[in-house]
Amino acid sequence: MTSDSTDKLEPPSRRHALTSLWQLRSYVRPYRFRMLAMFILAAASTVAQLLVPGMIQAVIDGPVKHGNLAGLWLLGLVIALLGIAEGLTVWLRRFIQAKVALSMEADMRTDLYAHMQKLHAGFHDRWQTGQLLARATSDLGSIRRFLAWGLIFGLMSLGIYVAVSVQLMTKHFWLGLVVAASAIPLFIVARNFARNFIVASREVQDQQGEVATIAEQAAQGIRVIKAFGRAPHMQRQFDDEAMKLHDLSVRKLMIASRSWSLFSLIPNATLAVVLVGGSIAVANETLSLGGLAAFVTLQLMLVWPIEALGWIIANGNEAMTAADRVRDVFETEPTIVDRPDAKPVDRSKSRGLVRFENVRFQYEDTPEPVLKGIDLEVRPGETLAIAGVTGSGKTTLVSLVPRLYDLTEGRITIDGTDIRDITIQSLRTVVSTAFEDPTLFSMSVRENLTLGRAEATDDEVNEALSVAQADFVHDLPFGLDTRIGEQGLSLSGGQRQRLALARAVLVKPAVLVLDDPLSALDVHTEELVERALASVLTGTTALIVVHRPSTVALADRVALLADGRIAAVGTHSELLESTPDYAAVLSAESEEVTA
Ligand SMILES: Nc1ncnc2c1ncn2[C@@H]1O[C@H](COP(=O)(O)OP(=O)(O)OP(=O)(O)O)[C@@H](O)[C@H]1O
Repeated sequence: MTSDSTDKLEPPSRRHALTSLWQLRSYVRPYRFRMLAMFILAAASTVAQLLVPGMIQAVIDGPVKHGNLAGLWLLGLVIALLGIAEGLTVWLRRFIQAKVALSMEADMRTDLYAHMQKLHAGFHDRWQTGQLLARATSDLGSIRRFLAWGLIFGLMSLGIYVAVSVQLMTKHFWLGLVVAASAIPLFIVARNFARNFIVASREVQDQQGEVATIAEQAAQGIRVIKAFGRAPHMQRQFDDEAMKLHDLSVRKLMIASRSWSLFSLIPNATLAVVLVGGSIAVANETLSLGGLAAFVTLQLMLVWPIEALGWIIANGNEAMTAADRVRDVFETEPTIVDRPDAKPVDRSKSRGLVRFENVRFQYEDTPEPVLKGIDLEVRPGETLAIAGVTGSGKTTLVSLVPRLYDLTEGRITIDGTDIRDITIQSLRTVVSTAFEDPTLFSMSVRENLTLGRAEATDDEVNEALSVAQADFVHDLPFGLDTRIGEQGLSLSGGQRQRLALARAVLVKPAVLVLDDPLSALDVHTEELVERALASVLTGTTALIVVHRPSTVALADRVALLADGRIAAVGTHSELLESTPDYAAVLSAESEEVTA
């Protein structure tokens, strides 16, 4: 698993980013009526809020001025009712908003996850895990904030600005104009603050990721670090990154403190102008005392929406960039998909005749093909070992059979049918795979084992476990129900390999692909597994990548891979006699393994 910061890509053009955000509108559609209700409720609470200053004016210029207590009760009641109406509408809107926002984000995340699952292995080779994680978490969060919060508050803030400015100018034109104009510097300060603050927050988040990655690697690789005496080096590396995190966090706080002082300075300076100008106007009788009180109340109501507008614009920019990054993933088309006329095959009817016909394969972004014309036939029930020097393409060759990668040229057939004409779902019940580096998931042993065949019975599971010599699971604290740690780390390498082997065997495939599945086993256990495996392999076609002579013993024939081609095929003893390279490969590999 690699992990990296997420902002290392070219920034998208603004127009492109806007289109990306627009393309996500389908996620808003299911919630359009609730969004409309939110707009109506937001408008209602704004109206209730805007009516209050007028009521204050009426209280001061009416009952207070004339000492009329009866009128005061009535106006007081209206103000209270307006307050209640505002409170209720805000509560209801927030209630709907929380559900809509989180559901929208969950919808996007589910689709993104499903899409990532459909993408071919080559995509996951190229993309860093950290980048995909950031898209599925913080980027979707930014989009959600804008669609479910920014849009509504943006419109609301604009509405309040216009309505309040008009009211202020109606009460006193020049003072109203001053207040309306004071919104411009306030907006600029808020927008710049939000922009810088969001960038600074993102940098802090990325740096937190870096620090977490180093800590995680140090914890996982503690044995290697200690064995090589690299603890001081790792400590220095950690200190450097932790210091960077400290500096970035301080910078973020500095941005906040600088801007917050301006946030209070501008409205207070405007308030001073309004109080002086307003008092003169009251003295000149161009404004009533109640009018001045209403004016000040209205002016203060304007501060938050203007500041919010700055945030919303910055949040909009952030959401556009995020949408663009999410689109990168969504627009990557899965390349390994069913052909329109692909048919399922019945596993029980498959004989397991595998043929490679002039197969060529090249990884994306690599200059040279790895496989340059493979012709090979594996007969039903036969076990064929693939040998070759390290890096010769053995893993690549066997990965083509379950279509983890699609070949570049030529074809692979099973029982005469091109594997691309078989639905992927059924192909992967016909072909089952176990890799040298087995991935186990953070779930129970049983769930890990039945990944390829959920309906397997306990007897079948036990049978597969005994073939793989993995009966140790019965001694785990909860047997098959024991939850094994992330990546199966609470198990030894050999135990993990045996579970992965049992998982592959349990599928009872017609074609079993084993990529050096016994490399982590001691000689004695390997012998036991091979003996048990031999009985399973009699009815199954098997392709086994081998590195040492002991595993070759399982095979009926061996194919030697060299320079992207099959250099020789024959039994182990035939090849030993006829092909000096074969003996050299096996002895070199076994020396490596022994070392
Ligand atoms: N995902 C990938 N993207 C690009 N190149 C790759 C990828 N995987 C493998 N290669 C390259 O393809 C070549 C063949 O690799 P492969 O893993 O198939 O060899 P191998 O014979 O199985 O090696 P080993 O015996 O060491 O396991 C190597 O040069 C390797 O660097």
